[in-house]
Amino acid sequence: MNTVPYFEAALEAKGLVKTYKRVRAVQDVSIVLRRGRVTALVGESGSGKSTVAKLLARLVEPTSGEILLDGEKVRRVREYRRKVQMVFQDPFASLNPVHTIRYHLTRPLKIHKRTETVEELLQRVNLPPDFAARYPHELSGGQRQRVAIARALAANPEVLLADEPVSMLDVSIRLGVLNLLLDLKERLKLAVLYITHDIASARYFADETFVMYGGQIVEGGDSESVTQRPAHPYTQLLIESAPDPERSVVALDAPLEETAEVSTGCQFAPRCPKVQSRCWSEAPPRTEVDSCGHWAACWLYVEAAA
Ligand SMILES: Nc1ncnc2c1ncn2[C@@H]1O[C@H](COP(=O)(O)OP(=O)(O)OP(=O)(O)O)[C@@H](O)[C@H]1O
Repeated sequence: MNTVPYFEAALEAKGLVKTYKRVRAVQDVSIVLRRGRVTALVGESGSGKSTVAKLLARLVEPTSGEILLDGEKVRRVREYRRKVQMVFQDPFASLNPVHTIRYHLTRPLKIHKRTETVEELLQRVNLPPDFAARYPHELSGGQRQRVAIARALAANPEVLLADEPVSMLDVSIRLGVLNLLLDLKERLKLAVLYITHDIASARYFADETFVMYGGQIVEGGDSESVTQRPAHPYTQLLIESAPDPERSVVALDAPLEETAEVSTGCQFAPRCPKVQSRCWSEAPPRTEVDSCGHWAACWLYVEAAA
């Protein structure tokens, strides 16, 4: 019997900062991933989503801040890497063309001393057992992404970091892969981070949604509230432009790099239709916008909450 409480925190990041020379890719990001929950991190290109995933995967070291796995600081990186697995955007680049699917899945099973068979792993991601003998070029994009997910599962992880896992797949098969991730979340009680630029998919797929802009998380809460009653002016713009994913909110104005220089205050101030004078100088605190834990980092709500 699985005794893991349903929403137990698996991975917790506190005040993560990552600076590359002059670019502050991630500024003060705090996020909790819970077992049996999907958490979406939504934002446009350059907002810092992938850097957060790489920090959480410990592929890059934070400039400051800390990461706790099962409530503890990371001591043994090897054990951490087993428990926290990543699925990347490009299923064509993530598999080696000269090796069979069996080879790709046998290696992690051996490394992590698992008794599961390759066929059982394939079954978990709804692929037939005879796929083990195939080569990556014989598989569709969706099938390759399922193999990539099976490879992550081979480590028996607690956390799955999925960076735009369906954005390179044909629209018609995206839902199937997202439903597979939902099924794994339920059955294996995985904590899933779902990184996407598509806020509409977050409503369907994620329990909680966090919205990122300019390296900061500007809004968070349960997905239904965040997507149906967005509070932050940036989230509101993101949702207005959502029916047309090609239409970027930030592209309407200047490129992101120009506004990444707002050293204090709200990163969104240069583009915000509701900007106030203090937005330029003081970073807005996280403020609850309803009684269910939905919050926004925006001065509009600070007085209302006081
Ligand atoms: N290795 C690096 N060196 C220098 N700058 C970097 C590096 N990695 C990321 N950045 C910068 O950090 C910022 C955030 O990048 P990141 O890739 O995390 O954004 P993103 O939201 O995931 O975008 P995308 O969806 O395009 O991947 C960008 O301005 C990017 O140019």
